[in-house]
Amino acid sequence: MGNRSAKHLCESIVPDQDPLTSIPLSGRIVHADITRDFDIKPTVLGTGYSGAVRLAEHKLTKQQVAVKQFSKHGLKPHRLKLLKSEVEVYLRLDHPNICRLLHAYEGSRDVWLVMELCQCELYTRLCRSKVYCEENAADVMRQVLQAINYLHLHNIVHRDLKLENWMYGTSSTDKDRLKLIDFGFSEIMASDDTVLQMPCGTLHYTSPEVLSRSYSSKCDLWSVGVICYMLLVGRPPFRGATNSKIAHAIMNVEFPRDGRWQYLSLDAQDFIERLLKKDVAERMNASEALEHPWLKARKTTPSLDIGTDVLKSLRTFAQGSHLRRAALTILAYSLTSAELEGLEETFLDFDSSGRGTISLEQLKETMQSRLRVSSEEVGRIFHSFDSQSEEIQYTPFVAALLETRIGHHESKVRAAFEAFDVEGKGYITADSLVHGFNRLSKGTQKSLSKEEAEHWIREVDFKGNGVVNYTSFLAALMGKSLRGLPSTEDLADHPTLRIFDDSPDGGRPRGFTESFASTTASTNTVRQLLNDVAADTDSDSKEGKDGRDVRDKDGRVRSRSFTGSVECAERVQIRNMACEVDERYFA
Ligand SMILES: Nc1ncnc2c1ncn2[C@@H]1O[C@H](COP(=O)(O)OP(=O)(O)OP(=O)(O)O)[C@@H](O)[C@H]1O
Repeated sequence: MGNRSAKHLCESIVPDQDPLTSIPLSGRIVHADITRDFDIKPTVLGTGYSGAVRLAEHKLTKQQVAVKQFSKHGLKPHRLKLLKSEVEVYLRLDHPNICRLLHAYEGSRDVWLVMELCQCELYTRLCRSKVYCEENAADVMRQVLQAINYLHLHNIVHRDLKLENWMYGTSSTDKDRLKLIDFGFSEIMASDDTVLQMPCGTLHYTSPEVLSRSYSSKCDLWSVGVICYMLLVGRPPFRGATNSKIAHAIMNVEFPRDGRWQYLSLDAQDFIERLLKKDVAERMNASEALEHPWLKARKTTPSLDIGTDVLKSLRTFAQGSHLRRAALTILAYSLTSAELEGLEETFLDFDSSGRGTISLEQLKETMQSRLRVSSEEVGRIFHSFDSQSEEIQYTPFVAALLETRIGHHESKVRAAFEAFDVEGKGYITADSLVHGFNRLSKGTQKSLSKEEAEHWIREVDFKGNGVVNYTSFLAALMGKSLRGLPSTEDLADHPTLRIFDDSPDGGRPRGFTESFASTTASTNTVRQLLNDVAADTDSDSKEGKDGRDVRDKDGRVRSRSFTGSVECAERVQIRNMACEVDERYFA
C-alpha cells in the first residue's frame, strides 16, 4: 500500500503540453507550486466533493481568481483517474459558457486549478426567486445547451450537470452569462457511440440509463431537462424520501404534470418532455434542443454591431506579423471573461449554429452577408488563425479583436512578452523563439525553425537590430504600422539608420530607442542624435564630411561609427541606410 501511494505521488497529473493551443508558450500549464505566483486567501468560495474552492490573488497583478486544490497524496486509483480526466478535459475547453481555466499548477504534492472568479450559482439565484419566468429560463437553457453542444461535438461528456454547477460571471455585462464549472466526472469519449458504464453524477439529475450502467453523452440532456423543469416548476421532477425511491421514480415513474406545470406554454412543456424521455433514442440531442421552437422563438436577433471595427481588427490580425498573432493569442488566453467584455457576444454572433467554434463556411456567411467582404479575403482571414482543426476556437478568435484593449492589460502584455523572452534578457531574439517553442512543443504543437523565427523577428524589428524589445513588441501588438525592414540583400539599395547603445560589457549592441518611447523629451533626443549624425562631428572621420560616403575597398558604402556631442555620449552608428525610425511612433 505504502509503495502504491509513493508511486501515485510521483505520477504527473498535469500534462506537459497545452492541449488547447498550438502556441506552446501560453503559460497555462505550470509545473511549480502555486504559492510562487498567487496568495491563497482564507475565503472559501464554495465546497464540494473535492474540498474547498478558495479565493486567491496574483502576487503581481492582484487579479482575483478561484482556486481548486487537490492533494495527490494517497489517492485511490479511481480518484486519480478522475482527477487526471478533470484536468485533461478542463484544459481543452474554450467556450464563453464555460468558466475559464487560466492555469493548471502542479507541485510535488498538489495540483491547483486556477479559474476565473465567478459570482453566484444558478442554484442560489433560483433559491432567491423560487422560479424563473419562461423568458429567463429560455435564456438560461440556450446558454446551457451552447456549452453542452460544444462539449458533445468534441466528444466530451460532462456527467454531473446540475444547478450548482452553473455560475454567473462577475462583471456588469457578464452578470447574466452562465458558466459551467466542475469537470470532476467528465470524460473524453473515444467516439460518438462509446458506451459508458460508470455510475456517477448527482442522483436527482441522473438519467435512467446511467442508473442502468449503459449510457452515452445523451445522459447530459436528461440532466438539462431536470434543470429546466426545476427552473420553471420550482421543484425536482423525480422525488422520493430515500435515494432508492428517487432512483425508482427516475426509472419507472412519469414526472408530475401538476402545479406550475399546467401554466407553462405548450412549447415549454414540449421542450422538457423531449428532454426527459426515458427512451434515449427519442430524447433530443443538444443541437436539436437548440433548434426547438421554445428557444428559437426567443432567440435574440444578432447584434448589429458586427461592424467595421470588427472587420478592421480581423484584417489587421490577418495581415499582421506572426509574432503579433501568437502574442495576442497568448494574451487572450490569460484574460478572464470580465476582461473580454463584449467580445464574447461578437463571437456568439459569428457562431450562428451554436457549435462553439467558427468554420470557414460560417465565417463566409457572416462576413459576406453582414460586412460585404469577398470570399477570397474571408479565406485569408480564416487561414491566418493557423488553426489545427478546420475551425476557429473561441479564444484565438477574440484575440484578433483585442488590439484596442492592449493598453488595459499592461501587466499581462508584459507577461506575454516575457513568455517569448525565454532567457529573460529583456528582448526577444530568433534563438529565444526557437528555444521557447521547441522546448515545449511536442507532437501536434507548433515547432519553429530558425528561419521562421528570423522571419517573425524581421516582421516587427523596426530598428533593424535583430531583436525585439518591449517597446517594439507593444507597438506591434497595438497594430502600429511600423515600416518593415528590407531584407538584408536589399540593404545596400535601401539605406537605414541604426542607433546603438555603447555596449561596455562587450555584449550584443542593443537599440536604445526603447527608453525614448512616446515622450516629447524622447523625440527630441532622437532628433538630436539624428542631427549629430547628419553633422558628422567625429573628428576622426574626415572622409564622411560634406555628404561624401565612406566606402570600403570594393567601393561599397560602409558603416561609420562615431561619438555624438558631449551631451549625447551614446555611440551612434550610421549604416548606408535611410532613417527607418517611424516618426508617428515617437509623436
Ligand atoms: N470559478 C469559481 N468561482 C467562484 N466560485 C466557484 C468557482 N468554482 C467553484 N466555485 C464554488 O465552489 C463550489 C465547489 O466547486 P466544484 O463544484 O468545482 O467542486 P467539486 O468538489 O467538484 O464539487 P462537487 O461536489 O459538486 O463535485 C461550487 O459549487 C461553487 O460554489
